[in-house]
Amino acid sequence: MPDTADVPEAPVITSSDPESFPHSVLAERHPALIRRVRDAFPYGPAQHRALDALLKSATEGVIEALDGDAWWEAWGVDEYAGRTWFEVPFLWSESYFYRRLLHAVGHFGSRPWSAPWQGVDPFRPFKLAELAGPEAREEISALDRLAALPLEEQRTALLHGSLWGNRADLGFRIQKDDDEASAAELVADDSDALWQLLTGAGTLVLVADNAGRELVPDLLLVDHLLSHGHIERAVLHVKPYPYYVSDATTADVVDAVRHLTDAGTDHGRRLWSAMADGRIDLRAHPFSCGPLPYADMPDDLRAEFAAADVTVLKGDLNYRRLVGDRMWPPTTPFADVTAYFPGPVAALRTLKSDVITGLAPETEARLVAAEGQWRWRTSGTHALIQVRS
Ligand SMILES: O=P(O)(O)OC[C@@]1(O)O[C@H](CO)[C@@H](O)[C@@H]1O
Repeated sequence: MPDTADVPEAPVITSSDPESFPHSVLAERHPALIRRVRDAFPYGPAQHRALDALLKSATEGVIEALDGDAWWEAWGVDEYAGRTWFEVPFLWSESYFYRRLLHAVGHFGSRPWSAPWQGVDPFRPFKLAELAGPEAREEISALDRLAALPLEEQRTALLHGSLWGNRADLGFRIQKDDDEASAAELVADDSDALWQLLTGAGTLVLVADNAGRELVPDLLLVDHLLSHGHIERAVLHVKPYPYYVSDATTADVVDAVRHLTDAGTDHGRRLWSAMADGRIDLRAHPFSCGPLPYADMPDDLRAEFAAADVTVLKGDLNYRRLVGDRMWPPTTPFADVTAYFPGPVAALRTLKSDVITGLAPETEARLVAAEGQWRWRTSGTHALIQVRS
């Protein structure tokens, strides 16, 4: 089992409480996702049977070993085998669900001649529909208005575009009726500290989250930082395989850059050449699809983050992995729970799960008075920018 000895103590979140958000993800979101993936492709009988088996296992069954997967063996699958999905850490069981879903649809097929679905992204139709949608078109047409603003306003708008782009998470929207959450409030805002780190920096590591309407503003922010001399180079971490519905893979980066070039924007052309000359470098580390907190990251990934002037982690899942998926008292200092991280680190996240740290006592009190203990944590209507320099 991975070593988490350095992480301060707070209860690890599981899905065992039927009233909890994690329970609803396993009991409602995952079955709904299986239905949507099943309906999105003309899969054959073997895949339908595998999806039926996955649905049964995920809701009524137990964790099973993943034969021959060395990564998952290192990540604890044999230790958890035989336990229900609801009693192991929520972070772990969710990740395991995506690994099993991809296996069920043949994404990892081992023999090329019998593996026609190998490499097919089961979430691609949803991702493409989002990029083709009216909101994505409007966002492109807003770029001209953006260019007319003073530089400081441009960079703030781009930072907020990247931050709130995180609401465009397809997994989250499976459980929400309204496509766009309405209210929007920052519960912590360390953006001054972030701009200090991003001024005259050499390397920015950006750990991306979702494709489409989150990745496009992420890339626009990187383009701005490169074009205006804030940074010399960006290393963009994406997922090595489809994950958490809309998480960005290399194919999604290509689609996002093409989306910008096809629209005839200078941003698209600049991003394309920055990739060609190495100012934007892609990474797809296996640990990015791992079920563990970053405190357990392997040495090569640790070295990569240590070499950066600042690492920015996008989104809710990366936040859970950064601070540990635990029931922290909300005023626990962000600097304490990220002290292990090798180098300056920032989180840009809309709140879509129970985990929260780094709140001022008065902010927590106000949120609890208005919405109780839980709603504001998962509704996607609040966001944060937190920095540990
Ligand atoms: O990382 P993201 O895309 O911002 O959010 C991922 C998410 O939708 O999935 C998890 C629950 O399934 C939560 O962490 C969050 O709600």
